[in-house]
Amino acid sequence: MTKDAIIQLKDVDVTFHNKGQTVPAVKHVSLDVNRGDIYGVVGYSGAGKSTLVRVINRLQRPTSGQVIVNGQDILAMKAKDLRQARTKIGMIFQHFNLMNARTIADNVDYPLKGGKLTHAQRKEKVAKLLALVGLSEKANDYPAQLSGGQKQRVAIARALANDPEILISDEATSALDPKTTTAILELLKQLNKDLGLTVVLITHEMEAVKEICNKVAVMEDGEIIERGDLVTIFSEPKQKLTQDFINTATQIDQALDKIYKQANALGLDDHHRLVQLKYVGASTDAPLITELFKRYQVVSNILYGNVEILQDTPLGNLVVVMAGEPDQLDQAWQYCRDAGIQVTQLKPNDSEVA
Ligand SMILES: Nc1ncnc2c1ncn2[C@@H]1O[C@H](COP(=O)(O)OP(=O)(O)OP(=O)(O)O)[C@@H](O)[C@H]1O
Repeated sequence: MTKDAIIQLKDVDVTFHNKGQTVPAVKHVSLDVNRGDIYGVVGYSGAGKSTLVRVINRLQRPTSGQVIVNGQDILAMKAKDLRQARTKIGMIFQHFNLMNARTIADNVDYPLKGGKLTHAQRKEKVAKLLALVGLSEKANDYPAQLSGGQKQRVAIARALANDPEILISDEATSALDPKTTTAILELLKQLNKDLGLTVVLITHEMEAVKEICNKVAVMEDGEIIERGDLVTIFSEPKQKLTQDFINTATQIDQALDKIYKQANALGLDDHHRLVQLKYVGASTDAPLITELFKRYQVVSNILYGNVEILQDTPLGNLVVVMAGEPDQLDQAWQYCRDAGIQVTQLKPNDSEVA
């Protein structure tokens, strides 16, 4: 437990009982989210992500465990305190959940009703919020007149109406095209930076996590199977599922697919090895390839290369065919490892040999 944690889940279990069936949706999950984090929770459908985040504002009461938000025990709260605490936890969803019969301004104004602000103050607040999400001109339009990305911006403005400290985003970009997704993620990042908003981002797409999160937890079958800061998870994933998510996000699996399909043309034998090289930070591919040739007369043919910048840290991925004498190949391999590069031999039949 860190002292900066704004959300602390301790050994949370959620078990549903449905028509004689028991569904353990969340199992023994402990999670600390620090103030200012953009914490990604990634997993396939049914992994328990939505159930887990609904525990944070007690939309879902856990079967057991503790939930502390802002130092307060959410599970022990009386209704009035819970209502107050919930105003500090905004939420956005995949399908926006806007009220279609009300204007954009009215949608954003809705959470302010019954609060302390006067009519004029509310009007000013709504105008500010719409400006914040770049939709000032749409104030008098109706949701049906907006694009998906614009609707999500309205939902974000509404979620921010009561100046929350936490924003929970439950698959908020899943219904959007890639360009709009990027714009919404950028907006979330901006709000995180400008307002100090803590964001919990639920998604089945590691691409979204890669864009803006500083931390990530991977969920499978109700459990968090791996977690850590973004760069560490991307550079040293331990679990197969995490690796799969990352390979999809970095598009390396598509590249490998193509390479494997043409494997015969690579003429792999004792003198050739198909390898994946992964490196973090300043190392670059060009000097490495030159060095392997100078030292061991190993020729490297690059089939795929990609550098991601994660949290300002470059993360490189290369797929190369190394050609040379077998013992020289071994030495080249060792040289890469000593240089802090992760080397994985790839077998075109898809089985990887470390
Ligand atoms: N109210 C409920 N009653 C019974 N079972 C439920 C209920 N809500 C969720 N579940 C079950 O709990 C498990 C986790 O569901 P959850 O919606 O949390 O997963 P998810 O990772 O968010 O997936 P998705 O992205 O598809 O919503 C699933 O097996 C689901 O069927």
